[in-house]
Amino acid sequence: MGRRGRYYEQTRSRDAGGWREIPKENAEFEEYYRGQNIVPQSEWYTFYDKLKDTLPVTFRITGTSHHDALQIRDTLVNEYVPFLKDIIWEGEEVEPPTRLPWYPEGLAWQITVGKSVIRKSKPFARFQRFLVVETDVGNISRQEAVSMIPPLLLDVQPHHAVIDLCAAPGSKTAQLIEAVHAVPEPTGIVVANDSDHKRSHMLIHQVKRLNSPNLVVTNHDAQLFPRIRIDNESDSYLRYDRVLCDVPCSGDGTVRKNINVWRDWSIHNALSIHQTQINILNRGLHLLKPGGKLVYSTCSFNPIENEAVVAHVVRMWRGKVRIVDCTDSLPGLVRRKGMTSWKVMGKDRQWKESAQDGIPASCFVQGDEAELGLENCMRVYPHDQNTGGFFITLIEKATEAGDGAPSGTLKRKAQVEHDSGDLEQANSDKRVKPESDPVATLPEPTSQQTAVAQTQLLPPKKKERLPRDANEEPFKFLPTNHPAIENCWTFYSIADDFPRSSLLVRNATGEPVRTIYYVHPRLQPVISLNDTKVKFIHAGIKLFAYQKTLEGTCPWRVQSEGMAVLYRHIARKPGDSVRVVRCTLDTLRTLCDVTFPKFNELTDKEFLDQLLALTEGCVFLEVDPGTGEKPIVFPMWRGRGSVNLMLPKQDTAELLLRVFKVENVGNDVSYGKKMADTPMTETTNTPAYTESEAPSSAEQTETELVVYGATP
Ligand SMILES: C[S@@+](CC[C@H](N)C(=O)[O-])C[C@H]1O[C@@H](n2cnc3c(N)ncnc32)[C@H](O)[C@@H]1O
Repeated sequence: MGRRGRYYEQTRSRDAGGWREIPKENAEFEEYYRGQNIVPQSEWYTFYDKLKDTLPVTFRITGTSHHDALQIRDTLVNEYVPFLKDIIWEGEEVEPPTRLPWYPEGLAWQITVGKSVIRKSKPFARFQRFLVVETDVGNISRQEAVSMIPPLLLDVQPHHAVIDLCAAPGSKTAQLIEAVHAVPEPTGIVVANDSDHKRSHMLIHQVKRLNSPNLVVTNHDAQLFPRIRIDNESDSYLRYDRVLCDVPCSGDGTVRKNINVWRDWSIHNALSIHQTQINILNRGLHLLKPGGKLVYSTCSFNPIENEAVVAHVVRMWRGKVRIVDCTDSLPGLVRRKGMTSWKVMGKDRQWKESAQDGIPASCFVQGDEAELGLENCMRVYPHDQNTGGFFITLIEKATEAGDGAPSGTLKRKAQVEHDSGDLEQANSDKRVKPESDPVATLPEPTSQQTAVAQTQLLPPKKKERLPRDANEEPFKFLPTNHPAIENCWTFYSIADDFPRSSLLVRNATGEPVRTIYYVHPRLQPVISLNDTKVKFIHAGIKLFAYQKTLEGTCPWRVQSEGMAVLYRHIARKPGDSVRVVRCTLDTLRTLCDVTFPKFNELTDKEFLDQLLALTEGCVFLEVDPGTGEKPIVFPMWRGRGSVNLMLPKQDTAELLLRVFKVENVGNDVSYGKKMADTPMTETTNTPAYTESEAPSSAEQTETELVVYGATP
């Protein structure tokens, strides 16, 4: 019996002339890749036909903590998947959701059913509501299966310093942040960088739901990523345990999702980006600590962007880096070996034997490819496991790599090979100073070099700059004894172990006017010692927001994204006026159903007594889940005569569905539509308050993200 239903299929593209059908054919593509032998000739049509087939929808379960993610997975497995089996729709069997076999702990899934089935079949419609509700609060993230591989191979640990050099729109950055936050109080940091200002803001939006104080976002050309000073006294610069170079590429591995590739594919796309890719990988290796790991990845099939780049850079770093054999990693993932031989085609569609017509020598096979370990690179093909195409290489820097820079001889050889005699050479000349810190010896890029990088190496691109907004304001750390901090610390009874020196504001005066932010202490020197050279565009989570109407008590209202951090530091010595209230699941249910219940409407006497003992303002609500597990914590508003759970409505809907099994939530949204039509980066949130006594509307949007579930 055939499988029923085609998932959403894009066959048209919009341009100035309106919507047009795009034929899924490209003769140049076919001629090129058949000639390259990227698959055995006998497999060509299986491969090529699969490229024309629509990609399944895949998603990761993230949760606000690992513990939550496992709970959501169990809900999916036990309460939804069993009802999606053996469904016959219009005479054909519908494929139930399946887990990606290689993704750890069953946290990634695939759906192949069509929109019409999702909308019309009752069990699928119910499943759809679950997906919508969990996606809306960020517990589920749609992401291409192959795009999940690079962060997994990096094996990020909670204490690592990690840099994602080409990070936008941020699905892999999200995985890196989640890996750092695998423990409640990680000491690791993530630097997410992208050269495109607008896309960097998409990244910020995408990862904001993770509420990570350990993240900083920068906006630089990765080829020239600046060194980051971490000590005022000495010349110490930040070096990274893990580097991700998910570089810009021609993107032909995404052809199943991005139909325009059929129309736009040209050999020129790969040739023109090759040098930039070399520069980014080389820069990544400079930033990497000895003993650290780097992943180089592209969503391209092309050896010119893949093996040729890796081979060239590994040659430059010979003896100091190695390509890691990942055969035993991610069992269940079908992958092919990296190529050790390929051909080079010019823009005139002629195969070339050697560097000519502006094609650099680095594109060509040199004969040492097997010796370099190129077979250890990984190629993921669409027809193997119904995915997109991807290329991934894990590179490890030797612990004894010394200064970590390419050796002089090989550097010179590499330079000779660079027929553009470009920025790479200009940088390398100043870069290699044995005996010294390689990151320290990297020259700060001058504005002239930056211009060279942009005009010579990158395809010309009109830079679109967003209007300067609050997010563009400088980062200023507050003095630890600032009266506003003293006020908050007393009112909320925050313990002395809270690192107060990590509190900052975002305005030129350095005075707390509207919001007080918090970054992980390890990011404090990163930001304060480098803010004139490094373009930071995002850091910190909102801890407190000023609320005028509260003058007389503490005008600083706790922000939901800072709840988990503050909650961990509440002082609980006898005599402290702790703003913590406890309740049962039943009372929590009442607070979900009713906004701003009046005190005289509350039937839970114990709960009411605790409220009456406190003054007006924010409180931490501890709910006993009744399972013997730790309490779940929510932000709550204790008003003059009423109380309110400070949760965005999506979070309340999620709570009702998952904890209280109320299924008529999320009926107004269509998952089929969302999954098909919404960009991957899109998440939506609405304010938590709906009543007059809530904080002013100007501040409502600040209460955006989930706090509960962050079990202390
Ligand atoms: C393949 S995408 C990255 C996808 C991203 N890692 C993710 O998983 O969402 C490549 C990114 O590189 C950025 N980019 C292009 N040239 C760059 C450069 N020279 N330096 C830094 N980023 C660059 C692009 O703006 C784009 O966002």
